[in-house]
Amino acid sequence: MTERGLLIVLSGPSGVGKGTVRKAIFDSEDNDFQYSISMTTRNQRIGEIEGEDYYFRTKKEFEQMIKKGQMLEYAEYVGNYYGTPLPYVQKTLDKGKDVFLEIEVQGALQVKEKVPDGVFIFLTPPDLAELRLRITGRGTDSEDTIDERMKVAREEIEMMASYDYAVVNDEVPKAVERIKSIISSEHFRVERVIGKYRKMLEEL
Ligand SMILES: Nc1nc2c(ncn2[C@@H]2O[C@H](COP(=O)(O)OP(=O)(O)O)[C@@H](O)[C@H]2O)c(=O)[nH]1
Ligand SMILES: Nc1ncnc2c1ncn2[C@@H]1O[C@H](COP(=O)(O)OP(=O)(O)O)[C@@H](O)[C@H]1O
Repeated sequence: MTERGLLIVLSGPSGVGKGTVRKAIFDSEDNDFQYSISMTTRNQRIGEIEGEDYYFRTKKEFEQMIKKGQMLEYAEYVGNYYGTPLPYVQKTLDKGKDVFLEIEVQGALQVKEKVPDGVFIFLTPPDLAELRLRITGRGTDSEDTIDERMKVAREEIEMMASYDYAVVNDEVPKAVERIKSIISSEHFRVERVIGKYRKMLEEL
């Protein structure tokens, strides 16, 4: 029997750079895990590809998926649903392949309840001033909205305690290397491999 794959969850406060770091990980050549494409009800942006960036669905379609129990997790973020379709994750882990999720904090906590043996990585900003700069630098938010986002970010940072690892996103390539090294060490955890040895002993 193949050993079950590892579920890797990258999360952290809005604006910390989750999307940027995730893209850099998947652009690098030496990664051996599968990205789970999320489903969302937000509008497709120019340049985004259906089934590659997201599965773009209506609110009704998304709610149908929830009803049928086909979402591993989902959250409402800035007025839209975002979630992880369960069938792909299950199928891929069963094949022995690692699955990588990049999701916001509420969703990550739901995954932690359902899959406690996943690896939960929290991406942190070097400091709050830098987080504010990244949120400001990204777009068209008003000062009030930025204050609101910073308040949410502070609450999200408090959730760090539920995670296994905290990785500082000071520079993207450094954050990428830290995440890769965490994932490779996870494969050597005794609780992941002990079953195989027990089986060998039983068969002696
Ligand atoms: N819970 C959850 N969050 C997600 C999922 N996919 C993306 N997100 C998060 O949703 C937030 C908004 O994503 P997006 O609309 O692409 O905006 P941007 O990353 O801010 O440009 C980000 O924090 C993502 O990490 C998902 O499947 N589940
Ligand atoms: N290490 C970094 N140093 C400087 N800017 C960064 C870094 N990582 C991400 N950014 C920038 O911060 C902003 C937010 O990044 P993004 O990936 O959209 O965050 P998230 O997905 O966590 O909301 C973007 O403008 C991005 O280019």
